[in-house]
Amino acid sequence: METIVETISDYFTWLTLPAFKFTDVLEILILAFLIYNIIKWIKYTRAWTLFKGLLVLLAFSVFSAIMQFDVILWIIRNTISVGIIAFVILFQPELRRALEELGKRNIFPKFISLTDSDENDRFSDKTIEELVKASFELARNKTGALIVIEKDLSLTEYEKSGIPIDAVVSSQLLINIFEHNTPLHDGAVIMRGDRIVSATCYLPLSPNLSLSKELGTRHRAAVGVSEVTDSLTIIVSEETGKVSIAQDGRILRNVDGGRLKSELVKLQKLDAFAQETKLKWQKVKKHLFRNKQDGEL
Ligand SMILES: Nc1ncnc2c1ncn2[C@@H]1O[C@H](COP(=O)(O)OP(=O)(O)OP(=O)(O)O)[C@@H](O)[C@H]1O
Repeated sequence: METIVETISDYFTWLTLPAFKFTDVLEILILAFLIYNIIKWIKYTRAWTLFKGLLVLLAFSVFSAIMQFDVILWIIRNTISVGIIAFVILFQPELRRALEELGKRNIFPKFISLTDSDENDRFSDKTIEELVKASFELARNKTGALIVIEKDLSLTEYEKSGIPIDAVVSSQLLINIFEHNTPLHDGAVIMRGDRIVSATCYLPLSPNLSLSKELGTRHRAAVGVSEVTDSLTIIVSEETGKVSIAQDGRILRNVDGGRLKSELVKLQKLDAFAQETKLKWQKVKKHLFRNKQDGEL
């Protein structure tokens, strides 16, 4: 009997989980985040085709190992290092862009602001109204437009490529900016909060091969900036007079006023996590400020 109990308890000891530390959880989260972002990056670049090719090669290697094709396995083993160098050379532009994006990310999100504003919105309802009004007015006249709205990731890099404006947004101003044959009509307008910060900005073109061939550079630029930032871009087509939205590397074509408004309302609200963090941050600031004042007395 004792031996049976011993055997069972031995079995369960073997089954017990190894000690699980907080750093392990953190490591798993970091790895999950990295793998998710790498797959997301691969999906929207030329690397997707290569990735599929690599999967085929991997399946073939496993098959060769099972069948013990020694010569084929030897060739695969000896070409892996050359393959890695070839990958770096072939995908140098994509890798460079990915690293640039990594370096550009804000350490502190926008909602951890240094102001004491209690508002939980990125911009006002009036701004939404003005944006919808301007977009459909421009669409009616078939005037091409590109309006990028900043979220948490900074658009400063793109803003710098244009002409500074720094004006409160209004439909009249937007319509005027995109008017044909005027100095500011080419390129994109960048918006931060309730203000237009810059016009004639140059945006990165999307390398996504699965985008419809009907879409020209205006639409491709809108998708491009949405792949590398969390912004939302409104596109008005000069050719068709249709309004589209680009966000998270995707384009939503031919939206109506209601849809555009609902997407802008979604963007307007800071999410629950951001609101909570902002609230906590304000409490910390108040506490620090009180301590400082107490120290001065
Ligand atoms: N990289 C870019 N960044 C910002 N704006 C751009 C960029 N590329 C093109 N544009 C804008 O798009 C205009 C050209 O649009 P084009 O006709 O090539 O694209 P489209 O997607 O077919 O748009 P549309 O439907 O309005 O014709 C340019 O005059 C410029 O204003």
